Amino acid sequence: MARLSISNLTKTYDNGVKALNNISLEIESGMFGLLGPNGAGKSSLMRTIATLQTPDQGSITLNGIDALNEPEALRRVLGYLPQEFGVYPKISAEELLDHIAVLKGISKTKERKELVDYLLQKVNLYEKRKKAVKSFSGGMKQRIGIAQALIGDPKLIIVDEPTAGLDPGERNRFHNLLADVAESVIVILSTHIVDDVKELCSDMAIMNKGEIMYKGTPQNVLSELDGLVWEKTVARNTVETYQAQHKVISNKMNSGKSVIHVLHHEQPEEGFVNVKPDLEDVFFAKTSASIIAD
Ligand SMILES: Nc1ncnc2c1ncn2[C@@H]1O[C@H](COP(=O)(O)OP(=O)(O)OP(=O)(O)O)[C@@H](O)[C@H]1O
Repeated sequence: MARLSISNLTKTYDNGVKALNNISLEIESGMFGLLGPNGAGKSSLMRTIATLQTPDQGSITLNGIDALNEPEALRRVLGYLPQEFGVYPKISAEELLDHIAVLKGISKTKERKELVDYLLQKVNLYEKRKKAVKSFSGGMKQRIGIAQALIGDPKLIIVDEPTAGLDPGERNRFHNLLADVAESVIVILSTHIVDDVKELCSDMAIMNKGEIMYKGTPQNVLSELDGLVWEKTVARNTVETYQAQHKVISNKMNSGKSVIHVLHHEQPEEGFVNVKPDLEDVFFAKTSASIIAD
């Protein structure tokens, strides 16, 4: 079983932004969701784990490898799909994977060919192996991104915001691929999309402003909000009035009207019905400044 231990990680950029503020996390094999709004510090944390930047303080160990003192050793067991995976425009899927396998030190041609064929099958792109990666759809590019991250038998795979811009079918295929991979290794999925975490992750953390606001299972965090979420469908032009009077955590459109969610210990006023909390309520509750009204 793989184990990643992160303790007391801190990073302040030169411009004074404190992107990581004393982050500690223990992560085991399986799919781990790191959920947070834009600017929360997710990419900073992912890049630090991937040894692409150094923290000011703290430590990271993966199965006993000290990432800060032995970055080379960590990179050998790491697969990384960054937020922007720059693909080489003119080359085919097969050539791209072969090229990256060379870079990762797989020098025997036959071994490389077998590995590349295996990975192309695994991500369901074998039929397209001769096609230019440039011509691929967003989902196909992300699948090639995962295939390259799998080269070298990694123990830790980091995927940063992987489903942005994918259509529902592509997103579904990508989810299935990740779930398959996560059976034996740690996969960290960094995302601002609540449904990615809901559908895939057995363990999760919510990050905001450089800090971990919650770490645990989705079930546990949902039970924290049991009985506290109240819903009402209101006219769009009255939402501001509700916001002034209540702790409105979300405001979504449904058939041209606004469906608002309020956190409260009891019914805030007539017309509100108590609803089962979902992960999106948790996300808003943990990342908005005000939490629960008395
Ligand atoms: N190299 C950098 N120099 C200065 N500030 C940075 C740098 N990288 C990130 N930041 C700032 O640090 C904060 C955290 O950014 P980060 O990219 O880690 O967040 P994120 O949760 O991944 O958000 P996003 O989804 O928008 O990428 C932001 O305020 C960002 O502007």
